[in-house]
Amino acid sequence: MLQTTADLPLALYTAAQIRELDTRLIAAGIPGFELMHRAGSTAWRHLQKRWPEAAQMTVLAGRGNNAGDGFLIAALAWRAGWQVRVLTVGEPYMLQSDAALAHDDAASIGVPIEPWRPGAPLQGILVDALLGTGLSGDVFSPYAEAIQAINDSGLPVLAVDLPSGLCANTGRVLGKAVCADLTVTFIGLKLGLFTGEGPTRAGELIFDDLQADSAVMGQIAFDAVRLTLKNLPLLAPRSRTAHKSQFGRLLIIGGDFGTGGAALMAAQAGLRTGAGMVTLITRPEHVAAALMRQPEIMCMGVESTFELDSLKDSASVLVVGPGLGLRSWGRSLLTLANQCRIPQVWDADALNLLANGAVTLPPDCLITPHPGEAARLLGCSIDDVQNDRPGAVHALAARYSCVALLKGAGTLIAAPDGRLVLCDRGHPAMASAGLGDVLAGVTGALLAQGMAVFDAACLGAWLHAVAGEHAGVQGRGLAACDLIPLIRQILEEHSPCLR
Ligand SMILES: NC(=O)C1=CN([C@@H]2O[C@H](COP(=O)(O)OP(=O)(O)OC[C@H]3O[C@@H](n4cnc5c(N)ncnc54)[C@H](OP(=O)(O)O)[C@@H]3O)[C@@H](O)[C@H]2O)[C@@H](O)CC1
Ligand SMILES: Nc1ncnc2c1ncn2[C@@H]1O[C@H](COP(=O)(O)OP(=O)(O)O)[C@@H](O)[C@H]1O
Ligand SMILES: [K+]
Repeated sequence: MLQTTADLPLALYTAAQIRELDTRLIAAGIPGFELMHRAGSTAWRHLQKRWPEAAQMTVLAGRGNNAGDGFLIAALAWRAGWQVRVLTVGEPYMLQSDAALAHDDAASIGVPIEPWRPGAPLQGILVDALLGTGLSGDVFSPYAEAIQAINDSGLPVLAVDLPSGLCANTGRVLGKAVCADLTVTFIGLKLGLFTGEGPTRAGELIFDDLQADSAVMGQIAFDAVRLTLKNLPLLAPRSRTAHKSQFGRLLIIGGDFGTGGAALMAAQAGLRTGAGMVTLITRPEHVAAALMRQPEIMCMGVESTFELDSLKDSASVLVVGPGLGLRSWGRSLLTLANQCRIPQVWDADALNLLANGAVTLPPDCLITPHPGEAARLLGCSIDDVQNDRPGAVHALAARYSCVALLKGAGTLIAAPDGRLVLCDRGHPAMASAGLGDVLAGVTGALLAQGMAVFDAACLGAWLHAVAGEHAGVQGRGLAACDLIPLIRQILEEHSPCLR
């Protein structure tokens, strides 16, 4: 898991953007070899900090500039008296420019450098300097075998810039990828370290900008931003004379037979996130239980949509989908939602019905699919979604002209205008049924309090994920409702009700 996120910058780049940054930094007067020295020095410093007792290392070097960093780390360790060996996976004679200079530096002081062969003994701390941002396509032989040997060794691994084999843009494993304990990444954060398999492959993540000139950094567009306290959209404090109608009437629609709890959890979450009024439209059979559990929620049991016409006109925000089901009851309620021209959150079965083509999405919507729902909406496989989560969330936002929030570790939020935000908070204990229903209710309540759709998606995802971290401390067995009081508390901490 990614362990160090607090002090990391916000911008997330693709490999191409990082290459462009490198080029511009060099053009601005920092020689490439100087950047490589800075990269090698910072990686060496963090390696010693992480493994203070170690005195032996094996560097696995490829044949690009990532290998150049590896040769310089080897030279630094050799000078410090470590037992060092470099195993080259590409032929050293293929090294070019800065990487060739780095090789010659290490060779000139006597660092043992020899070709890697299958079965070659690996010792000490392993430095993965095989592939960085220059990787393209699936890892080929013998790199794939060398990566496997690193992963099979059971030894501690430091990945230079990126775990080799990890796609810098998507976090996809390109055939094989190194599983590192520590990754020291340079110049700009790569989006792939935060999504897909990135967090599990990178281990602890350390960032060093290599003293890159901020003016040069500012010239390059980035792909996405991380959501942190620095850029989190917040609710304004309330005036002392506030009254409930200023904070919206949130209508939650869902809860067919067998899934009544889903809609109730969304309604409870909406109430506790500050919606002025919450009305739950559900099956008549669920009304008594809902009122017992949360009498503040106005609860209406409906058999058909006729009963709803007046209600839908008074609602300011609608959340539809939790436990809605795919039967005629759910379909007719969703058709009604589709006719309302108010901000809406579509989740769960509303998305499955949308994918079936049973309805269309009204304007000004937020959709909150998990990867399975996203795959249905895009007509592709779940693997396709997970292999390129940024691509999938952009495609959802574009295809449905809405704000799309793709759930799962490293939640992503995209708008049709191309904005992309990543929430790297959360906890694996959140892999439990009902968590999505709570998120839908939270985002609905933020919309009801006047937030723009994109902002409500960002704040909702962040509150939900941070609450998940708090509840996750107790380990497995997290129940979705456990999050609701925590969300209220975290919202108050960062967006106090009174100034
Ligand atoms: N000034 C700078 O630029 C700085 C750069 N820095 C460092 O440079 C790194 C980027 O260096 P880079 O661009 O040389 O690429 P890199 O990641 O070493 O890989 C290229 C090699 O990979 C190979 N290869 C490609 N695909 C493959 C596949 N599927 N399977 C197997 N092999 C494959 C490709 O093979 P070839 O095309 O030669 O056949 C080529 O040999 C960056 O991550 C950072 O560490 C820092 O020092 C800071 C300053
Ligand atoms: N490993 C994880 N790390 C972070 N967040 C997670 C993880 N697993 C699940 N979540 C979050 O939990 C929620 C699960 O939602 P969903 O799959 O829709 O559940 P349900 O449909 O049962 O309500 C999502 O917000 C998701 O991002
Ligand atoms: K690497």
